[in-house]
Amino acid sequence: MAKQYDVLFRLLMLGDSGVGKTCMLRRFTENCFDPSHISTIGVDFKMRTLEVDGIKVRVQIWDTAGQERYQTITKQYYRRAQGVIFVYDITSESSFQHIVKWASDVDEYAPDEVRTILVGNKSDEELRRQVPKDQGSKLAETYGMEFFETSASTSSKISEAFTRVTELVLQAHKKDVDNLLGSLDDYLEKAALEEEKGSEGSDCDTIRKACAC
Ligand SMILES: Nc1nc2c(ncn2[C@@H]2O[C@H](COP(=O)(O)OP(=O)(O)OP(=O)(O)O)[C@@H](O)[C@H]2O)c(=O)[nH]1
Repeated sequence: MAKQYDVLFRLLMLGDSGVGKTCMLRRFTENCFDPSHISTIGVDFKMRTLEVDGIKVRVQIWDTAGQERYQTITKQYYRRAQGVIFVYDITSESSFQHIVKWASDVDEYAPDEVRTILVGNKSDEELRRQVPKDQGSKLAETYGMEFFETSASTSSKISEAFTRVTELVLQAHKKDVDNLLGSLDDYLEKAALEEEKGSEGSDCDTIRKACAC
């Protein structure tokens, strides 16, 4: 049976309540958009497999609740994240200002090698914009992150943002992945040899049986 994926990475989405984390995730994994806002309770996740540099990467994307009261629960997920997507809403100045707080939490609780990107969501809402695009890219630059403006509603740049963070995580873990794929190839080669030996064995058995009679 063909391998369904080569590696599995965990990504975490962080940002204030209502910035559109769930909608972005649903757009990316199910290509749908629901305009209603049902606040995430604690955490939820969805999966998708991407092919990056010929490697099948399965991403498990954790969608966290932005509401303060769930922070104790959501912080428990930081430790196992390999990539983080910080999200603010371009129509909400406060959600942008809070990115500093989300980033300091990641500093404190996530592994040092975690890869991060910054996303300003709701780019379709130009008339209601409160955060100029260059402010977003400046903040991203300060943190050494790449920056995207997305819209879960129109689908603009959604795939690019998720794919890019996956690529960054893959680059960060390239050595481990190469070793893993190397040993997987060795394993498959050995298994194929064993299978060949196995079929030789059954021929021998047939001959032996033939000799016995
Ligand atoms: N115009 C527009 N609205 C959006 C977009 N993305 C999300 N929304 C709306 O914003 C609201 C909140 O979206 P959610 O995805 O539920 O927000 P969230 O960040 O997951 O919120 P919590 O689960 O409470 O943390 C919903 O009413 C969405 O329809 C977008 O790209 N454009």
